[in-house]
Amino acid sequence: MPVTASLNVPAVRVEKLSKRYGKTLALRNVSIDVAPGEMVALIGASGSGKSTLIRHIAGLERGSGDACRVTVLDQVMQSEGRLSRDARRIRREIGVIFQQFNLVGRLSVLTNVLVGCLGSVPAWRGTFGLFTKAEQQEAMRALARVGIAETVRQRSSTLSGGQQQRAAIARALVQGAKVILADEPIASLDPSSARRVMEALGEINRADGITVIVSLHQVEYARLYCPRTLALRNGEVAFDGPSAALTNDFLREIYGDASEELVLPGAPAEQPQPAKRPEPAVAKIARQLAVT
Ligand SMILES: Nc1ncnc2c1ncn2[C@@H]1O[C@H](COP(=O)(O)OP(=O)(O)OP(=O)(O)O)[C@@H](O)[C@H]1O
Repeated sequence: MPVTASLNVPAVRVEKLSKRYGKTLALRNVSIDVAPGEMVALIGASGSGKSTLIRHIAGLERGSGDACRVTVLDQVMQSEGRLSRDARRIRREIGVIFQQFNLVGRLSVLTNVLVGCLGSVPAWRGTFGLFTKAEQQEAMRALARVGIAETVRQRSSTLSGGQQQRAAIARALVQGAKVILADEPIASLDPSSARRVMEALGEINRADGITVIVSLHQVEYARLYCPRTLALRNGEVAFDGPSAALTNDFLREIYGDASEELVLPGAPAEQPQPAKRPEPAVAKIARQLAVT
């Protein structure tokens, strides 16, 4: 079901956000609006503040300074350096995907995806891992959507890096996330796994209207998958506009020598294809698990 939200209200609004770690000013007066249903790339050289910005939007850290405010889905996540009392509830609507360590390796893929339900099921059911057939079917549908239905019974530690990221996306789907924050989800993946992860993010963005903010090291992926790019430099927004406008020359202008870090010479040139809908695989696995 596509996310319905007023287009006038940003899905994510960051106002005058600064963050200081000791002597390092990691974010400097950052203000951005991301509309519902946008897929936005966050790029920048190492240390430019991408992860810090994502952690602040997710309410995992508090900004420095009196004027800052972060609003997610029209709810104040933090303001003036204080987290909202509702932060935990707001986080339930945000799926966060990190570069690594998204899954509990000793648990099955299905259980890891079902963890997405924990915010919406009674605590005792979550504690004992008692999920309903409907919840299990939803988890399997989510796994099928991201193209890894066949891994449902595997231990998560046996998945490849790209499969783990796609399982984390499936978990965000089951969670019912309206905003996904993905912090360098493809940083340690080979190009074809990276493409599959970006395609999975793109598919749920297009089909469900989920707002996606994805930090990326390489601008090629931003150009291929994200209509809009925010480029950070030394904690400041150096560019905010169409990804297509980010030519290599322009990147050099913004970042100087550091731009080489952002340009991947052998990156894919083709346009992303809409993900296939492997429904038959879901049906097969549902049958095997006898939950239909
Ligand atoms: N917890 C922390 N304590 C101290 N300094 C920090 C902390 N987190 C981030 N920083 C500093 O803040 C700056 C921005 O870091 P951040 O991780 O946000 O950059 P990034 O753009 O995500 O980098 P990368 O691409 O290498 O992950 C860096 O100088 C970093 O060293």
